[in-house]
Amino acid sequence: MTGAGLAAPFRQGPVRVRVPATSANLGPGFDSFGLALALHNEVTVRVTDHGLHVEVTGEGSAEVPRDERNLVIRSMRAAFERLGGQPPGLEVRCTNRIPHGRGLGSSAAAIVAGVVAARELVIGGTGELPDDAVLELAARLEGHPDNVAACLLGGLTVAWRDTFGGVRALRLEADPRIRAVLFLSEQTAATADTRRTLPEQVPHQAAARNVAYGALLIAALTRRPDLLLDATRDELHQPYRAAVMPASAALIDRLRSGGIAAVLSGAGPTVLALADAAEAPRVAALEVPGFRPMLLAVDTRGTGVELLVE
Ligand SMILES: Nc1ncnc2c1ncn2[C@@H]1O[C@H](COP(=O)(O)OP(=O)(O)OP(=O)(O)O)[C@@H](O)[C@H]1O
Ligand SMILES: N[C@@H](CCO)C(=O)O
Repeated sequence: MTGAGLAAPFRQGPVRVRVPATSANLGPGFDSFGLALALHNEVTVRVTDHGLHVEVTGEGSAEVPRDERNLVIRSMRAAFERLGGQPPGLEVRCTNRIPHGRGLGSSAAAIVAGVVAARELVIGGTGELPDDAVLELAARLEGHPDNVAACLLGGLTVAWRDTFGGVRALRLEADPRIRAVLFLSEQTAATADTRRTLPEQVPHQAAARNVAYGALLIAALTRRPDLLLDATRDELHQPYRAAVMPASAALIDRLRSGGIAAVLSGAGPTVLALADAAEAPRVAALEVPGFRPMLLAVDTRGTGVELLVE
């Protein structure tokens, strides 16, 4: 089908996009480090003659809107706009497995899925909106680049603004021994709300210490898991967020006192423990009231796309 009167010609068959959960910050890497996790959402989209039809199953299905306010749809609209125009109609099916508002990158996954699906539905879309432009657009929609970088690229990522202000990301191979144990909080916390607890300025010495922790963390996650405990310290965001998520802060203290490299996952309130494959099942067996443990491997693929034939 070709969108009559529109600059963008659309692909006929539906596309399916698979996006991983992500844990951002990883302790010291506030707004820059991300780790993709083997827990995925799927979004299947096809262009129709008119209207918008949205189906949602799984996580968040009782709450997310089925109209233009839906984050997947808003992200698709932003990408179509960049690609020359909106299709006449859309049918969208979302299968959600990433919990919302817990610190597992659900919003980044929704945004990346929407942007990538829109790009794939436009013939020539990949040339018009290459991966670095997807990263830039997704980071703008999300407000920070760490989750969207890991969601797109998979593995361990470092995201930053380059000398000219563009968003960039580097993908690194996580040490294959590393596993993520998530202590999924029963509570939710909107990232935008907990970001308001952060101060405008931090003590210079705290920032200086964080530089060492962050550099060490890259070494720990790529080849020296024995350094994880020291490398996952943070003085930029966790101390400030502790006041609004005391149960998460107490769990982090408890795990770290036992030698386990625990941090706030993203903006919390879920807690992430980084452990090697041998130790991870023991960590995941801990019973903690208010939290559900989940043992996840690192996702190494990032966002995947399938062009379906009807
Ligand atoms: N699959 C989805 N479909 C539609 N909207 C979604 C989807 N996933 C997330 N959202 C929206 O994003 C909100 C959660 O985003 P928020 O940034 O607060 O948390 P998070 O991304 O889960 O955690 P973090 O940013 O700390 O990793 C949800 O309340 C919902 O509005
Ligand atoms: N860097 C972001 C991650 C949110 O997932 C924050 O800490 O607010």
